[in-house]
Amino acid sequence: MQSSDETDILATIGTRGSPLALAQAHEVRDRLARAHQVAPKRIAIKTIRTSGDAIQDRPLFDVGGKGLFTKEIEEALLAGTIDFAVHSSKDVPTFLPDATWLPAFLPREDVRDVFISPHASSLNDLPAGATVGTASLRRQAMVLKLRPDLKVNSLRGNVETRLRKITAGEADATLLALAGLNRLGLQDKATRILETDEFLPAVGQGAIAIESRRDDDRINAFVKAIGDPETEVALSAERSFLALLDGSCRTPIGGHCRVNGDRIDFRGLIISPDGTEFYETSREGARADAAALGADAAHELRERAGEKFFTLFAGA
Ligand SMILES: NCc1[nH]cc(CCC(=O)O)c1CC(=O)O
Repeated sequence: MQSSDETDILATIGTRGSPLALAQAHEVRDRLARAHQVAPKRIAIKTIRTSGDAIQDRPLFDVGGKGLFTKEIEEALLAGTIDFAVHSSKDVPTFLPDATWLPAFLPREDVRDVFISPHASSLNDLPAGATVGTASLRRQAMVLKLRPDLKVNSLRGNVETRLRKITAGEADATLLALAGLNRLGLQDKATRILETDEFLPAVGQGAIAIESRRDDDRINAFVKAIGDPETEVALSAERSFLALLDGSCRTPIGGHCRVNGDRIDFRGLIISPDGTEFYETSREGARADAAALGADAAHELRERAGEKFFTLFAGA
């Protein structure tokens, strides 16, 4: 993209203001600057406070509503005060407004969760009755599935806050995404990495998404230059899986698609919050069928779990 004035702002990114969100926005800016051979300062970064940032005193699944980390950023996008948004895919709701889409995903970071504790070297190592602090319903349910004798409580705040709370003893252990730690240079805080076959990550974990207005041809061409085709395929399978299961943002769901040339494999899971009831499935197929494969896996789980399983979470 050329401009006669070498100081013109070419585009304005909207992002949350947390250190992780800012690291992600800077990564997007740097990749765009390299791809288009422009100075990074010609891409502006505007931070926007979201409902998820404002509400700190209770678990967000109690607040209800979808996309609490993306809502205000999306509003700025629709109003035209930013040109595109940078999100953690994991935080992007299943359904977007008609006028926006996700035209590009960055090459995926590590998808795995990590176990962090000052007292124990692994989840297995924690004494009975120990507390794992995490606001994620999926992580709570998975912990209880693997260790029914542990307790879970909600631990909120950004990555640094949660690490501080663990050091201060608010819980004996926590779980975080390795991708976030890597982006913050905090990977040495991880006590142990949890492999995906025993601990399935959230849909979209580790993938940075760009959201823009569908009809903004200039911006869409600009951001697609840094889009990663493999991550897009994986996210297509994972998000179509989510779309057919996510009747309530309270249902703990895990899903992970890997891409290998023309082939993909997918694993998906739904689990009750107490970890006692779970349904898991896997699929292998052609890369071109990613969305259908994710949807098919979701249909199977819906059928096996029965509609009663989903009413466990409704309106509670
Ligand atoms: N909900 C917060 C959130 N959203 C995305 C990440 C990690 C980064 C990623 O998945 O790309 C995190 C923190 C965490 O789960 O540890």
